[in-house]
Amino acid sequence: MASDWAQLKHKRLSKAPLASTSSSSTPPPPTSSARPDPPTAPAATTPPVAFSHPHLPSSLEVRILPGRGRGIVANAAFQPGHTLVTTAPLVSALDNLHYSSRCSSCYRAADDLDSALPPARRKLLQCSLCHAVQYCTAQCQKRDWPVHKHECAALRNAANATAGNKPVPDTPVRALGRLLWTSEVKGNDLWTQVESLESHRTRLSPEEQERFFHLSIALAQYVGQETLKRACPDAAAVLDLCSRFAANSFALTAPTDLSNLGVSISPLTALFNHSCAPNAVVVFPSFPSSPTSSRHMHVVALHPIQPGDEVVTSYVDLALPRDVRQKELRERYKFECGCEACEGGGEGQAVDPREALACSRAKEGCEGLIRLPDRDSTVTSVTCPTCRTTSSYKSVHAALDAAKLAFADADKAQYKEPHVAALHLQHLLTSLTAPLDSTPAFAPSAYPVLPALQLLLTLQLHASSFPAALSTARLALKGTQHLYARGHPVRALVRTTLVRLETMPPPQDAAHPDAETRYWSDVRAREGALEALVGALREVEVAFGDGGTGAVKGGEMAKMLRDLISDQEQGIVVGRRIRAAAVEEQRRVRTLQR
Ligand SMILES: C[S@@+](CC[C@H](N)C(=O)[O-])C[C@H]1O[C@@H](n2cnc3c(N)ncnc32)[C@H](O)[C@@H]1O
Repeated sequence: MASDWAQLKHKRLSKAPLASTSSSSTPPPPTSSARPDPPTAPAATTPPVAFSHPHLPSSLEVRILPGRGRGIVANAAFQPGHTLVTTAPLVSALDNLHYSSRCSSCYRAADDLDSALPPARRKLLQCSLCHAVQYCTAQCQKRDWPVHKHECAALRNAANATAGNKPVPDTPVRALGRLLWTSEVKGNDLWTQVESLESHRTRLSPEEQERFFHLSIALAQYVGQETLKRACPDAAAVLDLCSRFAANSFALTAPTDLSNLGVSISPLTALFNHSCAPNAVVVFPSFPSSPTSSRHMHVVALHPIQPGDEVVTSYVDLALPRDVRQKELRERYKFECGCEACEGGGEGQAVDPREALACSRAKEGCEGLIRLPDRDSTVTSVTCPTCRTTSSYKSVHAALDAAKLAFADADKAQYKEPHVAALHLQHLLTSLTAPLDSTPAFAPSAYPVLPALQLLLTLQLHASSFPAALSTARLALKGTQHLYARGHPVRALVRTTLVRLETMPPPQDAAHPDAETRYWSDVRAREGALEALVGALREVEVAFGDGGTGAVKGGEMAKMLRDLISDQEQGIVVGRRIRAAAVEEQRRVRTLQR
């Protein structure tokens, strides 16, 4: 049972980071004759083509918004959990960590395949030509073939060119390759959609120009000059393509644990502008009734939305502090974020939970957050705005800087050295979440406390260290509750994980053969578990939406919770029977003794 949910990976709902395409990670540069023309002096940015999408429901409309380009505005009122848009991305590509362990058509891993099958049959089928990509069924392979047939040849060429040293090109190269081949297969309409995406070609920094230059070389080498030239006749058009990809691609995330699997491009979903306080979220939920649903992107309302409201999603990881979010938005998306989360935080306004200390009476239940004094502040005490308790304060910025570096190291080490990463994270968390000198500890929502808790939880689940995971999940839930709206997928996932850990039946153990019976006969505990599972289900139903049909809510994660709820309900019936039988037995013994 643990195997499916112990897959929780480091999660980000941000747009997909454009993987580094620096010369060290790209194939060796081709000969000069194979190079596309170098980027020339930038010409004017191609104006976006007017665009309306067949999957844009009439309850939403595209409007030109001052200072933001196009955006999506609601024509109707929506409640949290309403699926606003369901669409198949034009293309998706699994990233280099996942292409060899997931189906390239529906992105499921072997572990996700029909659990009714014996484990030996839960295997992916490898493409027998390129030996690079995998499929879960012959149907998935067939569906992908029109595009994969081109990709397959390119992957074989790429493997030959590097003598098998670099099995596949980097994710952006493969994703753009799929986009070019898909547009050849599907025709002009699709390329019109691509060209409608916003390009920032004339505003690229020298580093981006360099990065995109390497990307375009790798792309030309991968798909062939002719294919690239048919779509992008000159260097400016190639730069436009790279820039559009950077500003409009999304992280492809797993339906049950939100881990990043790769990248998706959807001109419809790319019409939503950004806010660090979003009223909607992009997810890839899988709906059990529809086997292909994991390939679809859904935009789900997180808050009540009124007619006339702009619908906004977040392009960045909301756990990041304001300066880091703003830098990413400025550098990659070329705008200054003026959302309420970026503009707020001044004196008299709500404390930013990412830059907050916990009240020193947190253990006694105070949930107050204290604004972290600035780096150059000379204050010697801080006061909790909730319970007014004052604590002494000594600057904690040095500890915070060290923790940020330690988190970055642990993040890098998580796949190759998970034990080392877990040790670093535990150390970091101890230093930040235990009171520092007499200064209050950091809040669980502070950066990097929350991402460290989430990553540690992932590693502990992978290692099946459930008791340790339980205490990590408790703190992580507190952090997510400060930071994310109720029903946000990240918060719903942490809550679900915690509830599953709390309600897990004891493992079978020869030394304690009656442990399971005791678990089920504790009716009061089962009733508590039932209530906790139902609470998590309600949140998941918002997070993953109603699938656009109104009939099913919450996708695969909700189904898993409903199954657990049903187990607990049956368990309560059985537990009551066990209890009644025990009472009856005691009565019988007493009668006999009389
Ligand atoms: C994915 S596109 C969103 C749709 C875009 N407005 C358009 O017209 O195609 C991302 C780009 O939209 C603009 N944008 C998104 N959110 C914005 C915001 N909050 N403020 C200003 N510009 C924004 C930026 O130019 C960004 O690079």
